[in-house]
Amino acid sequence: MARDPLIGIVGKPSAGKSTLLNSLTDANAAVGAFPFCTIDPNKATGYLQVTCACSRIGKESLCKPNYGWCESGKRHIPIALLDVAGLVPGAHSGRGLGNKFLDDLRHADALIHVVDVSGTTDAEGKNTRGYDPLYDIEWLQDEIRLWIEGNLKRRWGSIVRKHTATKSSIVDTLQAQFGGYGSLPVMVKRALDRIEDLPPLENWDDEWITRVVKEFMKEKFPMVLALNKIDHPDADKNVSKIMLRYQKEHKMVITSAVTEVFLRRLKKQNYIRYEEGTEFVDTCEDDPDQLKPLDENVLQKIDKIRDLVLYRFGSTGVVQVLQEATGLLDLIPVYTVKNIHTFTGNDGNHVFKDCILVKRGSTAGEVGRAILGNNVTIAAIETVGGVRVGEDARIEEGENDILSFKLAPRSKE
Ligand SMILES: Nc1nc2c(ncn2[C@@H]2O[C@H](COP(=O)(O)OP(=O)(O)OP(=O)(O)O)[C@@H](O)[C@H]2O)c(=O)[nH]1
Repeated sequence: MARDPLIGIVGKPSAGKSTLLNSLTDANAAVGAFPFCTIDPNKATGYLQVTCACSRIGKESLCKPNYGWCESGKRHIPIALLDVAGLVPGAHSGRGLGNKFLDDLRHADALIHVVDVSGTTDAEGKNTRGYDPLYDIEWLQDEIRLWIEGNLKRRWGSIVRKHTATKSSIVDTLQAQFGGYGSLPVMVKRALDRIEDLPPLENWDDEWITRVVKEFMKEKFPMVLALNKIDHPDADKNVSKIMLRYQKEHKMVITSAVTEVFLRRLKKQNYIRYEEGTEFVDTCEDDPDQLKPLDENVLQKIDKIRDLVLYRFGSTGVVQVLQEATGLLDLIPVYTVKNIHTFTGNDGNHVFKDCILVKRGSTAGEVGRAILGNNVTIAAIETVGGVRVGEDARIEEGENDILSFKLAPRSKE
């Protein structure tokens, strides 16, 4: 993943994708109750919440990120999100706006599948009652699989001929096919390594192809389920069913995207004090000096939200769902500073202005080259206390994730 990570938000129409996206961003994706309300894939910046390095050294008040923000030691790091709308059963064969959306999907590194657990919308997003959302999890995965399989099978004859003629490894042959999805050889290898007794590629039948594609999907499109609309009275029984069936296969987070949008809006207007990702909401009743008064209806709505969502589940879940999705990508924050003793940047006043997300296992040298490019010579790398870090040293959270790069002077030509 040399480029910035991208998290795709998928799900059937009206599951709540745009609402979730709105709750994670400040972008105003069109939110509507109608299928295909979102016609164009909607890219936006979400903010991943992490405990910032400033809180380790008690400098929360001086922390001023160049991108995103930091509040009381909770840093919000920008991360790209993609609203992939309009997936319906049969999308792989062009139903709905199928192929277009599946093509958009190929850019995503991980997926958040928004599942409507209220049971009030059918597989196509139309209003109904008592719908079983277990089916949505199955068909959506099948659509992605059938799309990849279709692309593979269309060329299978020539793939096999070339594979045998060139005596390529299976990894190389599959990587040549899966490269268009942004796959890396290591992903293909990990997928293949999980399959026991894999025959030579020229002997694969449809069943083997399906098994391979299923394992590849786990690598390329790892998925977290956002069990959305938990504020709805019918949600509980559906959530239990899904958890029972899928808890071994998928990470899951219970969410109420609409609640998060509502709370963030009130917070912005200074009606409430609300810490995103928590159950804590203060109103004018708690702090009449600081918070604007709210009318009785809204106060009652907030009480209902506390009972139905916040106190029952601990939060609206949206902060956590992005954390889980990023967790699937195994990303960790690295802080780069000019001065390793004061943690300041060029302006000398604020700490930890720069922070990037890197793949766990990255080395200090790789981080340096990702930030500074290949045209500079890194003379030395230091971490907290001025301790030297080797270019080959793996970045470990809390140990050497605060780095300062000293560059060798450019030689005059
Ligand atoms: N009760 C409840 N309703 C929600 C929640 N999240 C979204 N909704 C509602 O569900 C409807 C559809 O939401 P959208 O966000 O437009 O759904 P979408 O998945 O983006 O739909 P398309 O754009 O058609 O793909 C809207 O009326 C939302 O207000 C939730 O957490 N709880």
